Amino acid sequence: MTAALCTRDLTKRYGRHTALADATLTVPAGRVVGLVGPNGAGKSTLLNLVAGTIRPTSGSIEVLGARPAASAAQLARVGFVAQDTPVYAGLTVAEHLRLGARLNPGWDADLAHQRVTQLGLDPARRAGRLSGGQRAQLALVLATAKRPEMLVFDEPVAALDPLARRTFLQNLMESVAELEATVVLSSHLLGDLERVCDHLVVLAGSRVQVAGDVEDILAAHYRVVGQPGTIDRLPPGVEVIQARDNQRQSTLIVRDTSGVLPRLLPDLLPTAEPLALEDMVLAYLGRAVTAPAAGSPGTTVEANL
Ligand SMILES: Nc1ncnc2c1ncn2[C@@H]1O[C@H](COP(=O)(O)OP(=O)(O)OP(=O)(O)O)[C@@H](O)[C@H]1O
Repeated sequence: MTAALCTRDLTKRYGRHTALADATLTVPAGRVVGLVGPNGAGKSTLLNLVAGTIRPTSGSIEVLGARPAASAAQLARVGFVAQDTPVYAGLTVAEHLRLGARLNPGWDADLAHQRVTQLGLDPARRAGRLSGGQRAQLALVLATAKRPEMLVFDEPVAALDPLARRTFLQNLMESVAELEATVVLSSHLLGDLERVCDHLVVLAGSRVQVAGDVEDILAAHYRVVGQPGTIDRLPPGVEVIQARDNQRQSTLIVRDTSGVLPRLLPDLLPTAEPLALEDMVLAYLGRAVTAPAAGSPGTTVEANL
């Protein structure tokens, strides 16, 4: 398996504040990765480390087998659209394309023009006069026309209405298919991520809570409903992510990576329901609220996505 992104104990501190702690991740090439977590979880920090705009305090990171931003060639392999879809307000759409061509050795002018035409963007219009959705689309065109092997987006759809979001994500998926690139995108909108992502990283309190292919993650999690005290019957190796108890029953969301639950407690499984991705993510975020955030003992993180 070729890893597009590989981090080991990746940590970024700003003074005494830890923005990202001990992140160890392996993302296979070709995945569309959704990065979720509440405000301040460390998502932008991780994406900026991937793009090479900031350096780690400790730990290691390899993107496409090399140190991020290690050379001009490495920079050309990664397309990064930072938060708030940065484009130059005073430049026209056509001027953006000319700038892209000048700055990127692998620039695909045909692809850029084809996308701009498809999107109905007026080449003579200044970026400052485009709508939020059109600016996001222009940023996507610029990032894809350099034909990168990895595309990194920091909350690309945050400011878009539902229709613009859907159009943007459709275009993103078309670009991904065309480039056969790995994509990493952060969002608070789980429904959007669920639609386009096949790999998930959940960050909260500066730490990776869970990461992996969506299918594998879902296969390892169960919602178990049993009698009060069920939690005490769980075998070692089954981790409780969320527990809700009342006098009549106990509802648990558990992680069972070794598959012992169906074997050791088959009676629990008739009541085990398939878990929706959103419920699983919220369970992890709820757990992070009660656990101390990295580098700041006793503090809590917000759980609202
Ligand atoms: N340049 C910086 N200097 C100091 N602290 C920073 C800096 N950049 C980020 N932080 C802090 O690091 C933590 C993680 O920030 P980050 O921007 O990575 O979070 P995020 O998950 O992207 O949040 P949001 O969803 O609000 O964009 C926050 O507590 C933030 O205040």
